[in-house]
Amino acid sequence: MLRAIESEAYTANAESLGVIHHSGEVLIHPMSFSIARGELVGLIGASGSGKSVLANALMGTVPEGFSLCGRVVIPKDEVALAAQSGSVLDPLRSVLQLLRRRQKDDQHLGQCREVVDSFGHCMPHELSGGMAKRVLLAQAKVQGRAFLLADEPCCGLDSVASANLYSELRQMADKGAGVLVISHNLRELSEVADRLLVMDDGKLIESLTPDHLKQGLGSPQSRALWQALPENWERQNARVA
Ligand SMILES: Nc1ncnc2c1ncn2[C@@H]1O[C@H](COP(=O)(O)OP(=O)(O)OP(=O)(O)O)[C@@H](O)[C@H]1O
Repeated sequence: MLRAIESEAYTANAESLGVIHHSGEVLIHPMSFSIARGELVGLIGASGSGKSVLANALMGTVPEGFSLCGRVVIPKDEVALAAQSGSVLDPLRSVLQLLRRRQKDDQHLGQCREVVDSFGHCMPHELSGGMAKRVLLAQAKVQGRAFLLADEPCCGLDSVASANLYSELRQMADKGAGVLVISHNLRELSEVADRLLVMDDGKLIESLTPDHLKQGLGSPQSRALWQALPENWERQNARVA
């Protein structure tokens, strides 16, 4: 159940949140965690570990036939989702029209001036994958909400665009938003995140800092994700040689 609270709150809480089928199949095992305003939290895990199902559950939606258990407690109307795929953009509206429909006010639209100036006139089908990613984030950003959920915001971007986007997410957190980022890009995520939530097979394994991850102090699942980065293989191979 999604419950919105009226008073201004400084954390979004998932309380025993799970996604379960009546047949007993479990996509998300009940889990609890919080995200504070001003904090950038990375959600990581191998493919198929349940990150996107969890992100959708946080927004109150589950795959057909499944039920949500537990609850999400967030400040009222204070969460925006930057979806994974540009296919959710309304194909009949230009980028500027899409942003105007969502904007909280002109000041928030002004924070996305670069996107507006570069391709505000474009229709969604004219956007490259990377441009669509920037529009998806801008669409979430102009809403001026306290919490942002970004599902693979950098997937398909070149390294410069990706670094810029991570820095934009960091700035949003520094200005007081609570940001949850789902990403496979562990190297860049670990440079900007305050904390990482690690999922495996639909379970929340642990919450740890990027420094602990880099020092190999996490669970075997976390260590496996870190060691799978190419630069970490090279170090291992160098040691073996
Ligand atoms: N609509 C659905 N119906 C049934 N099972 C689903 C549905 N969507 C996802 N799943 C299953 O839920 C599990 C988690 O999928 P999910 O897409 O959340 O993984 P993920 O961690 O986001 O993976 P990736 O990193 O590859 O995007 C997978 O086993 C997937 O097959």
